[in-house]
Amino acid sequence: MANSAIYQIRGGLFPDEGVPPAYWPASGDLKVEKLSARYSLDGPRVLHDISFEVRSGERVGIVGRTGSGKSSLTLALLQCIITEGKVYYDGIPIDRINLDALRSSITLIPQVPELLSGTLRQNVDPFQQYDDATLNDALRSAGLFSLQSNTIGGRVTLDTPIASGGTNLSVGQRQILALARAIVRQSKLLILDEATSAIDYATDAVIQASLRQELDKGVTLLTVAHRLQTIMDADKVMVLDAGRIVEFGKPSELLKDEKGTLRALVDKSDDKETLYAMASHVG
Ligand SMILES: Nc1ncnc2c1ncn2[C@@H]1O[C@H](COP(=O)(O)OP(=O)(O)OP(=O)(O)O)[C@@H](O)[C@H]1O
Repeated sequence: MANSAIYQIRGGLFPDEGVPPAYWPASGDLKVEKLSARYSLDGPRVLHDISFEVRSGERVGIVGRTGSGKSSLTLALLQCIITEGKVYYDGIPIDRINLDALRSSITLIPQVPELLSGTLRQNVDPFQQYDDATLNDALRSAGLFSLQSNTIGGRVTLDTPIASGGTNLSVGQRQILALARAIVRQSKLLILDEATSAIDYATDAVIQASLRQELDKGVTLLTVAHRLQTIMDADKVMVLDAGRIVEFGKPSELLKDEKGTLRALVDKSDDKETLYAMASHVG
């Protein structure tokens, strides 16, 4: 990869210990090699030799039954649990990057993002690093201003108060705020844990449109999916089982395998026809 070459030329050292160069990450390329993970030193492995590659701008859906390792994989990518193996983000091995820098350059959007009590501004820019124009642009790109915001009341601005935990916002609005945070920080890797609680159609449409815009800018999106509809039109789907990748590829290709796991999941779904149609529309 081009960037790895640059680091090798420079002797493989960052100017400051673990602090990546300002231009990193320039792409959302992700390469994972033999990643294993456990929650404690004497605990069992919950991920086993996971290897895969995702190109900048790709959208990957992660599916698997409960306990298959979906959340553990996202935590491993953020180095929140004990890992072995290698993960390269934009060409740099993430174990060479200090944790603050790593975690501020990958955005995890949880199912129900927790917000701080304070203002919208404090939630999107907790360390007061950005000017109003940047923050407003991010909120606009994320789609917050396009939503009628009955829950918040009145016109939404950076000074709009947020109740403790974000309880005056819907789950969808909270995810949109988390997305705005990702846009402000220029994260090139977004991990979305799909909200399982109902998000209304308008809010979901805003989230999907904002995500598409980010993908067009080269952001890589990993979606932990709880509904197959969310990811059947993804570029690739990863199926996890007992901490291992059992399938990884284009949904339409995976569906051709009569004994395949994704196919079995789709075949027993009530929306089988819709799901096949979605998969067949991916280029
Ligand atoms: N905090 C934890 N400490 C120890 N083991 C854990 C912890 N969280 C999860 N595990 C174990 O890791 C394995 C993978 O669980 P994980 O939560 O990653 O699965 P998942 O696919 O995200 O499940 P779900 O769909 O229910 O969220 C399971 O065996 C689980 O028991």
